[in-house]
Amino acid sequence: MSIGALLSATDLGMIRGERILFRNVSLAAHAGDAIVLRGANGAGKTTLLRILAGLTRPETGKVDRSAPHHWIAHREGLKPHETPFTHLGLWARAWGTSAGQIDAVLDKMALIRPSGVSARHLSAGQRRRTALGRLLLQERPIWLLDEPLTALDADGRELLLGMISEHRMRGGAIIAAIHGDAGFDSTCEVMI
Ligand SMILES: Nc1ncnc2c1ncn2[C@@H]1O[C@H](COP(=O)(O)OP(=O)(O)OP(=O)(O)O)[C@@H](O)[C@H]1O
Repeated sequence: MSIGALLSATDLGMIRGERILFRNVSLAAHAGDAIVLRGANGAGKTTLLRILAGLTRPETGKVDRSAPHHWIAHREGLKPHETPFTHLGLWARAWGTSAGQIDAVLDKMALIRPSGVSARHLSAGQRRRTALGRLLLQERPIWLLDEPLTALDADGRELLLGMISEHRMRGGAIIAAIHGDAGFDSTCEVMI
């Protein structure tokens, strides 16, 4: 474990099918850090993030986390019948977040108007905003984000970049897979 790191990964390697996706990947995220994962489609960024989140076991290496994390996948994880209100409400109950906080998050994410619309009828950006709202339901120092800017309009992008900036200033860290312009200063970029 890298000294003082919120998350550190050492010598990670992964095989999918008959292909070595990556090997000898090491990184450490400290308070205030933003690590950007880069690589072509299919290179293994999502797989690496899932390993960092503890959802997938690596072939080699290990991950140490010294603080709780949020995981926001590329697919938002909303069931077709879920609404922004019920989705965030479910997570709020699971995490012991006060019910009042749900409205505050819906407001912040500009989701008050569609708060009762089922996911199958939400726009892609509204689904993304709903998933990102989970970040605000409970303070967790490590944010693992898979292409978080996808589907966001200009306001949504500004909103998320502001959330990331505030999170880093509070001593949090993010590790994000991003195609194109990240929109924030990264501490380092890891090519997969
Ligand atoms: N559970 C799995 N079983 C078999 N192969 C998998 C599995 N998960 C991912 N893969 C394969 O591993 C490779 C890397 O996938 P991954 O989703 O990590 O790439 P990525 O870098 O995130 O791509 P993109 O930029 O397109 O999102 C792909 O070829 C994918 O098909």
